[in-house]
Amino acid sequence: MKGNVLIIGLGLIGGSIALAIKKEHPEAWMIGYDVKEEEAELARSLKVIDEIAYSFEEAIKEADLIVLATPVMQTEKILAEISHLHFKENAIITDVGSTKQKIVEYAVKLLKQGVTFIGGHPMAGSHKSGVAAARVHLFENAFYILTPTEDVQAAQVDKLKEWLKGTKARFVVLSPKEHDRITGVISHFPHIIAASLVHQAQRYERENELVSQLAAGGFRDITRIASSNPEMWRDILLHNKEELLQLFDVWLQEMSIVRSFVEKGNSEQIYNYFAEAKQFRDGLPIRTKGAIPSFYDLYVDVPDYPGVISEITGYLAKERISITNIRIIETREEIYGVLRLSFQTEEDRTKAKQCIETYTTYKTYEV
Ligand SMILES: NC(=O)C1=CN([C@@H]2O[C@H](COP(=O)(O)OP(=O)(O)OC[C@H]3O[C@@H](n4cnc5c(N)ncnc54)[C@H](O)[C@@H]3O)[C@@H](O)[C@H]2O)C=CC1
Ligand SMILES: O=C(O)C(=O)Cc1ccc(O)cc1
Repeated sequence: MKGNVLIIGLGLIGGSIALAIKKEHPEAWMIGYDVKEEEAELARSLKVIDEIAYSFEEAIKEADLIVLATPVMQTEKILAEISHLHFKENAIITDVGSTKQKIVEYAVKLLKQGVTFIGGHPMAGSHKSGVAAARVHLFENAFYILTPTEDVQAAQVDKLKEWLKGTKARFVVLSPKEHDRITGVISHFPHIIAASLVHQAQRYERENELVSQLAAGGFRDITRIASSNPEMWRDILLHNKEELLQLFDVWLQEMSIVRSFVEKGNSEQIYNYFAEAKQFRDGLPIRTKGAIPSFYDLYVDVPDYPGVISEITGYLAKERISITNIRIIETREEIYGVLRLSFQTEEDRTKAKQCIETYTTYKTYEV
């Protein structure tokens, strides 16, 4: 497709969307606006955008597609600011915010003006922020939720999907309410829990500084998302207040149930609690069907000897396979250690598996 695409908010998500649009539609002219001028400069030098807009009011007039990729309270503010502007005929405005009800409510004014607004939420990302972390493959195989209201024409929804084809995401249409209820459970509330666990550890650290030294493995896994952008998460909690208040009540009840199992020392109840959770967790669809895929991980059973990591990374470099993350899960003498390699695409992981199996006798497996 040809046309002008304006991205407002050139961070992780805005940048990744821009890269995906440009890849699929090389003739599109990508214009970017960010309140932080240095972020816009970086986006241009990384070729995420073709041109910087210094005022979005001007750029809007010429845009065929406008993507709002700012924290949700800022998106709300921008929607109010642009509601009196003139748009190009048939222009589509979409957003990428993690909440949908409030945003769609704010966008009603635009619809009244005859402009198409289609709420969107690509269900993939990471705890990183900023355009430097943007990746063309970020949304591959992820769900991408769209929340068009009844007055949006189906042809406009199809046009938006065509613009976003390069994300290689799977589009799903939901109502804003359904969206906020589901993401409340699987994304927003878990963020609160992750942050609360970190606060708890920090309090215990005052008693004994070994707490953070020993906080490895499981604690780091379950709290990874607590390293996300606080502004973005503050806004999400402010927007999805009603759903979250209900979830707090349900969670407190849940905690009091588990607490009573522990208080009574009831081994059967405790066992069943974990067994039932494991069964549901193990049955969750992985990656290609999951709601929030992270990275494509490959585990390699490696012996614990000096140089083993450089040996593996050397083979991967030889085959020009890039790794996004590398971590040793466990290394003890005499026991096989497990090396976790993360890749950005399924294809890279498959290539890495073949590469390691060709050059070494180490076992690899995907979890
Ligand atoms: N980080 C993630 O994993 C995901 C985030 N989202 C949503 O995407 C949106 C953006 O998040 P990220 O890209 O992660 O954040 P980010 O922090 O990487 O980027 C946001 C960018 O917006 C800019 N910005 C802030 N206020 C602005 C304004 N008024 N006008 C213009 N630019 C402004 C910031 O300077 C920054 O460059 C948020 O609404 C978030 O809820 C959706 C899916 C995943
Ligand atoms: O880091 C992670 O795994 C995430 O949870 C990323 C994420 C953050 C916000 C969203 O609305 C969707 C995905």
